[in-house]
Amino acid sequence: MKIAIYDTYDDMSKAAAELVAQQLAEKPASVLCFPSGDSPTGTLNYLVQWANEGKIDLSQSFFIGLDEWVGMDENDQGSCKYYLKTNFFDKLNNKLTNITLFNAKAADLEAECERINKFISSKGGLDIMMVGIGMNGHLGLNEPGTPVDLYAHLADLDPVTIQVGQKYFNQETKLTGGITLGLRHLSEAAKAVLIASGAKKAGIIHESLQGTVSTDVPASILQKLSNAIVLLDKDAASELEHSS
Ligand SMILES: N[C@@H]1[C@@H](O)[C@H](O)[C@@H](COP(=O)(O)O)O[C@@H]1O
Repeated sequence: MKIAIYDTYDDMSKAAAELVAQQLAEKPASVLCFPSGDSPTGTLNYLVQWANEGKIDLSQSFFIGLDEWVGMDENDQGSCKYYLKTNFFDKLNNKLTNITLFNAKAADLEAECERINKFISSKGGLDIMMVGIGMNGHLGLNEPGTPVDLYAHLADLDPVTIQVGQKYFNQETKLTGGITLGLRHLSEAAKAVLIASGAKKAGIIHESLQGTVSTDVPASILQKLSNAIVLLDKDAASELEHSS
């Protein structure tokens, strides 16, 4: 695991976007996974800007969604699909064709997990799997207690995830479950990239990156991964020992 610390959220976002740009330069038909949430907005803004300026070419790449709230689609403004559509796909001048997102309204959600698993393996695996971190250390919707050897799977939501996740929805919306890529995807990706910013993430970043490696804190798996690159702003890194 490598850790890089940046002064600001913008610097961190630019560095994450540069990793993607470098990947695209090396392999135009890369398989890329992006999270939703607040963390990746800056990174996606850079990618949109560079693509629209013609500095990067996204046209041959494959885009995979990290996770989704069960029962939600792009009509739900808090959904991961809505986020990726409005913050990324819709902003690109040249529209992408290779987008594969979870259908969290599928009648058979287990089959939906298999569909995504097969798609990723048919492409030879993920080149970059980018994730944010939840306040309970979840990655995607790999909740505390999730085995590390799972590919895409359904998730029972942790109480912390339900409470924090409500920020994306109105109060009447009930979050009932998740569908997510697994930690095995993360360990098998060519690059597993975690982005985290802000002082509120400092505690869980410290626990994840310098605490005991345990399924109780899903992000602690990153400590064991030689493919892991952690990009933090200095606020999120503020509780790390020996951080500068
Ligand atoms: N399911 C999403 C994750 O994909 C996201 O990475 C994480 C952090 O969100 P944020 O970036 O808003 O802090 O929590 C959410 O629950």
